Amino acid sequence: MPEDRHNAQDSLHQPDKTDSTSRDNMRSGNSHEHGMRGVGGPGMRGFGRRGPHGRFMWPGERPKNLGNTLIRLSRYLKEDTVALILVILSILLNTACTLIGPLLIGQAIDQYIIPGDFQGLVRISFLLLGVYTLNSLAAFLQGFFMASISEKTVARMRRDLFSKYQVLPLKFFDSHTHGELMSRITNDIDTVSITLHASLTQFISGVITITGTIILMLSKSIILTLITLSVIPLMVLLTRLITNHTGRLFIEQQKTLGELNGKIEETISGQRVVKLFCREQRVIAEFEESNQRLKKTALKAQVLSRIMGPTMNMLNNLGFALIAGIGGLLAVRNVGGTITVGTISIFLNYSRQFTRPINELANQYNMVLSAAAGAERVFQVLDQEPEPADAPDAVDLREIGVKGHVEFENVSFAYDDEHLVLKNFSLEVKPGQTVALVGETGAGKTTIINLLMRFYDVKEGSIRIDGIDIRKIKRESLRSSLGIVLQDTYLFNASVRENIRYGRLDATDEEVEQAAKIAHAHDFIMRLPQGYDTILTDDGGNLSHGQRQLLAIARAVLADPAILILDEATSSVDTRTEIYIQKAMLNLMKGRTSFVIAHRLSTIKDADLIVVIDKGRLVEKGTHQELLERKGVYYNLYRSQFVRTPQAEDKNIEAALLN
Ligand SMILES: Nc1ncnc2c1ncn2[C@@H]1O[C@H](COP(=O)(O)OP(=O)(O)OP(=O)(O)O)[C@@H](O)[C@H]1O
Repeated sequence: MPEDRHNAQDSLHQPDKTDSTSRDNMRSGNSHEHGMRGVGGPGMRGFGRRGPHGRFMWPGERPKNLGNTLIRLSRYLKEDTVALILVILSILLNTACTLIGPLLIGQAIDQYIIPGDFQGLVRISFLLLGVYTLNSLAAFLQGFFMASISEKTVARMRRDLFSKYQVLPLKFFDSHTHGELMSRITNDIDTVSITLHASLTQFISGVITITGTIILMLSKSIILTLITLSVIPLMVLLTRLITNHTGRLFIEQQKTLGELNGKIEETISGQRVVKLFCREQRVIAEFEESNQRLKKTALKAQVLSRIMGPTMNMLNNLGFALIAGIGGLLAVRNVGGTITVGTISIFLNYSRQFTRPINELANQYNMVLSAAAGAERVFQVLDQEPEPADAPDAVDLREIGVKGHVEFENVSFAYDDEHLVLKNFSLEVKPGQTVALVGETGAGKTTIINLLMRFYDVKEGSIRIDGIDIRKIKRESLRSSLGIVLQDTYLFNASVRENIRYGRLDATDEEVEQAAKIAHAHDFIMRLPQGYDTILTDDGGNLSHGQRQLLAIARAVLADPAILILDEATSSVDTRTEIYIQKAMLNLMKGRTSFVIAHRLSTIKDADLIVVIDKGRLVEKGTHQELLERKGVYYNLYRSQFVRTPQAEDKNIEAALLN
């Protein structure tokens, strides 16, 4: 990776800052980091956080392997071979008409206008009309077929990319921002589409026109051909000079635009935090700095690229003047024998036709490069390793039925192959038991769940469900046997009923309502304007935090998973809702093996087993009572998190010990 890109990426993504912002968003209720899985929805980014970003190319960067990318892109086009042949045929027809037109005009001048043959002139005029009509028809067909090819091609690319996102491991999503991955499926594919549409036909027709024109010009007059071609080297030289500069400026512009977009995305998604810390003026100042930089680069790029047109026009006119002047002189002096007024007219027309595709090809050089870079970025994702396939002898948990006996045996794990975040972790949970996972922030609680869900595979040791190593269980059956209720649920832009039904798509309306009743959500749903048919907008923005949680629980009730994972909310809700949530959770946990990332003292106290994790190690386990008596890590954690004053502390501990 070139140095400058690296730096620029760092400055855009600012991993530390983004990480803390996304963390803050989670806490402050921005839902997209914490989706819901199994019983949840596609908002899932995993139980996890972003790692370092930006292993990919920059938008606007030149493709690293242009040849390869174009070959791969052409493979996408291959599926439309028939349409492609029709495009080439219509381009051939179009070009032939374009080339014949000037010939006919030249013939009309020499054979009919100068000798005054009116009938011949009428005949040739009709022929010319026919040729130009055919020309337009061919142009239309060419556009029509090309539009169909480019739309079908990008639809295939979009489908492949979207499908790829579904099978990539979470590890991949940890290291790329949402914006980055979105931009691959939107901006990059759009660029490919636009370029395919506009440039491919122009490229093919350009090459054919240039070749055809040269052949026809040579057949008419070698001297005039050489005069016409004489301006070409100058044109190519100037074009290269200008595009080299504009190319660099456009890349700079794209980079600055990327930076600006990153800032906008970050600020909008972190709006609460910005307001909370009164950082509005600072954010505006930072934005304005990038904004001004973008303005300057964009202005330079635009001004320079606009020089191209007039310069080419000037050279074109120079060629025109040379052909008219020298051609006229040769015709009058009768040098070369065959140069007539008609021939000069043919060359004047051809010189225009000839330079047009050269200008177009030069103009599109950068466009083709940026489309190729876009395609390369898409291919980079397509080349990523998907989640490994299920083992051939993997079992389907749904077929054998899950009892819920979960064992972790000497599990060690690192996200980055280096820093172990879970060390030699062993735990046995009997069917129906409730386990409270407690520990300082960053201790590794979420990681345990990530491994149980097989979002990541253990480095060492094994995890077994009912005695079967989870690597020998079909991934889909494993995940559908586990239900997760996260702190913040992803809600779709659909009715309350449909949102609950997401837990089990074939549930009847009665089952949905029954689940809502068990989850203590029925009453508040009935108070909504259209009850179960109320449409939730903006990720359930019209509901309170507690109500969203009750819906998440209702989904889980409907999904009826054998093993439950609950991430208790840290944010407080009103006491009434809090009681409902607790009751709903208790209903949900009844008879199921449950893992709770616990934040409420009541949950912890009621758990069958409390597991205390510290820096990736299981340091203590037992019941509330046992652990308090031990006066170890749990005792201290309890004192620091749940007891506020020394008096209350003594009272609480005393009460706990007496209980
Ligand atoms: N996707 C990831 N990539 C790299 N490191 C990660 C990732 N997710 C977590 N970590 C690291 O692993 C360690 C354990 O994190 P984990 O999320 O399991 O802690 P936790 O106990 O759930 O914390 P919290 O209570 O704050 O959610 C932390 O040091 C964290 O920085």
